[in-house]
Amino acid sequence: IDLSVSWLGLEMKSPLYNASGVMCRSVEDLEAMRASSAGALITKSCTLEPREGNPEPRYFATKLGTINSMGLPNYGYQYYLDYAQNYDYANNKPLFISISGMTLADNLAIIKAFHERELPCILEVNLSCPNLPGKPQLGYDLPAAQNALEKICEFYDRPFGVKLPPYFDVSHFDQAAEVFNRFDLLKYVTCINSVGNGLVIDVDAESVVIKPKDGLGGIGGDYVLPTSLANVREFVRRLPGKQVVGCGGVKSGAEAFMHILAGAITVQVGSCLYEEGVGAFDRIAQELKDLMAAKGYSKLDDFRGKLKTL
Ligand SMILES: CC(C)(C)CCc1c(C(=O)O)[nH]c(=O)[nH]c1=O
Repeated sequence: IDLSVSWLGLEMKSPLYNASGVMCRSVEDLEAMRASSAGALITKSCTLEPREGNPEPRYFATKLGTINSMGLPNYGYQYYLDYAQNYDYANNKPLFISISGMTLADNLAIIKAFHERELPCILEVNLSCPNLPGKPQLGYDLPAAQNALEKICEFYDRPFGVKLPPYFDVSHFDQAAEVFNRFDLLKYVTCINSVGNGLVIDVDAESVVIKPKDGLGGIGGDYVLPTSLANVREFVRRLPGKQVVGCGGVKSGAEAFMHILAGAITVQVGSCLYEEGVGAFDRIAQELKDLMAAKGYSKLDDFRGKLKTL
């Protein structure tokens, strides 16, 4: 059974890696990812300056998933640029760098800094990054997203990706795809980021479970699987010549299989990785292999994008 993936001019031995934000803030985290059986690794979204992030508790897990309002805690882009400059690309799994500047100017400055060093790492722009105060996140302000992508593509001349929030209206899939299809160097989209502004309530305490935003936070885990699968399938249909990375609700071989059946090129693990640790990559990969063997598949292309409709 072959789980390898070849895309973006990269080779991955496994389609599984971390969702940005999980096990990727510090060099220790990144080295644990690099030493794991994950097929790649991606850094925590970085900003121009280091950030402490929001007051704790800012993360909470339930039986059905997670809620977080971390607030972009990261060591600043230079920390990740240093890691990317010292990374041994020839002898290691692919490295992705997530960018989430607090302003467009910050995003452009960070991307320019990476561009100047012509490193093999692939940039992923987090479109859930903050927009002007009072305006929706970039991913939900498509004219602003288009403007940002235009400014990036004025100078950035290498393949890159974007991390997308979930969309819920078919017209939004159409409108978002219309923007993304304007940019040839935008080679992939990652669907999805956490489902925004959920609220988890603790009945015993009669309280919210995280401190920021009076308890509102991004939702991940089992809660979001149908939404993530829909976003993967709908963007695969609408973005010819681009790839879609599946992210959301992956906790076993079955969900990884679903994402690939829906058309995902690779599959990210977030909530489950946070709760289980890097052993999740070995377990999920084995479960995926067992499922493929039971179905008579020997490689991912045997079933990628072949979801049947009725
Ligand atoms: C939500 C933002 C803080 C604007 C971006 C960073 C981020 C965070 C975070 O750092 O709170 N959490 C997520 O689930 N997804 C994200 O993209």
